[in-house]
Amino acid sequence: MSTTKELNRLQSQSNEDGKTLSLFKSTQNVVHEALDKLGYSDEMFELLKEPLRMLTVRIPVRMDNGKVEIFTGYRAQHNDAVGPTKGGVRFHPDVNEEEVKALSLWMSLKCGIANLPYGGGKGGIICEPRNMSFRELEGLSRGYVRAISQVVGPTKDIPAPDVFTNSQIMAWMMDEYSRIREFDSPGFITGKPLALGGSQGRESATARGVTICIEEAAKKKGLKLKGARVIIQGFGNAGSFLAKFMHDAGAKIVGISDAYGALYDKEGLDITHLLSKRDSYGTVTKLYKNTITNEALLKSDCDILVPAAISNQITLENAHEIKAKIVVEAANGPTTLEATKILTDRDIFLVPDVLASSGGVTVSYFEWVQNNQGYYWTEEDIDNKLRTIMENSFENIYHASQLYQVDMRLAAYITGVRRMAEASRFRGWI
Ligand SMILES: NC(=O)c1ccc[n+]([C@@H]2O[C@H](COP(=O)([O-])OP(=O)(O)OC[C@H]3O[C@@H](n4cnc5c(N)ncnc54)[C@H](O)[C@@H]3O)[C@@H](O)[C@H]2O)c1
Repeated sequence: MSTTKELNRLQSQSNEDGKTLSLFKSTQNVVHEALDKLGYSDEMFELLKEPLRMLTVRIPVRMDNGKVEIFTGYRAQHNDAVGPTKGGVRFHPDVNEEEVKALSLWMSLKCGIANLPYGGGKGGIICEPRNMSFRELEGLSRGYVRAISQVVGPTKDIPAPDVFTNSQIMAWMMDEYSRIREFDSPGFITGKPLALGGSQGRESATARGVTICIEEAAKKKGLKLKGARVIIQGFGNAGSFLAKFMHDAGAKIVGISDAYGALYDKEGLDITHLLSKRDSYGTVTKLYKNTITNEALLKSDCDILVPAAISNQITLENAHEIKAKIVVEAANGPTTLEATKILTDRDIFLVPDVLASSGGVTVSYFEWVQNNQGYYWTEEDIDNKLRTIMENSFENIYHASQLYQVDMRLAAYITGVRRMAEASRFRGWI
């Protein structure tokens, strides 16, 4: 099966201008293609190409030096036709309006793929949390909630952790929201500590979901997981839990990496040892001399390759040299559209990001359900429910790829956008 002609056209259009499409533009283009395949008019694309709401806020925080600093934050609500919007809040110096919008659209797709009763949302604050004290971070988190409190809530828009935000920050945000509303509101936010209504299995949910996708893709390719050679780029939250789960499943982890370099051993790495040595930022290769580069790692021999670090890693430059039979995108946007076509034409099975990393938002949904009903599930319950949803999502997308004769990425977008478009139509918006 080959990638659609339309995707080729879109990509070559961008190349004629000598520009590479931004992640947001290429996401919008694939959404457009997906809506075309489903027979929707351009009006539907006009509705879904941008968030319905985008709030910009200014947050004053008194810093430890006594001065007040004003931070800029955003909250995007992509589409609430299906239900409340849902998505993380990131604290990072590179946060910007376009990125927040793009990520809210991705969240809509992920929720659509997992068939959750949500639309996508996303938030961010421009800041450098690594240089801020605990007290300053608390002030910023509470200030953000005060600034967005009118547009969020357990049945409106439900935030969660993302880059450089964690369960402590979720706890402060939940506390601030509960004070404003004057009742305890655990369902306002997910990714909370267990003591405050967090869910079992939330921390490892993304990696669990990626593992299930790897199992399903291996079945399609007739590959046994036991003894399969796996390379994982990135050894952070997603990559490290995944390395453990793959190791437990009997796979041989032949390569891992972090921002500083990569380790490769065709006989298999000692994953238990590496996991015990990694720091909280997902760094471990600094401890070794015989490292290779991340570029070399991606082209190394393996059966399964999992980019679990940053975007734009498999491109026109290296897609011809990828040796894996299966590529599973744990990271957001690690493969360009051009590279997607090359991998698909080379019969490499690609599991796209919007499917592979949807385990996180799925367990966030379970946390919200548990908060709303006040009854809490065991880790085993969570794992079983997650497995059912991930397997169904995978099968729906595989089926769409066969039905429409398109690659797995476009099939995922078709599956992800369908319910949102239908709900918008039934509401009479289009
Ligand atoms: N953690 C989740 O729940 C989750 C959910 C959905 C998507 N994702 C995506 O998965 C990816 C990883 O997320 P995470 O939570 O594990 O992040 P993390 O910050 O915990 O870890 C990132 C890892 O990537 C490495 N890295 C950073 N820059 C690199 C570079 N230039 N080359 C190679 N490695 C580099 C870091 O050293 C670290 O090992 C991101 O794209 C994220 O958006 C994560």
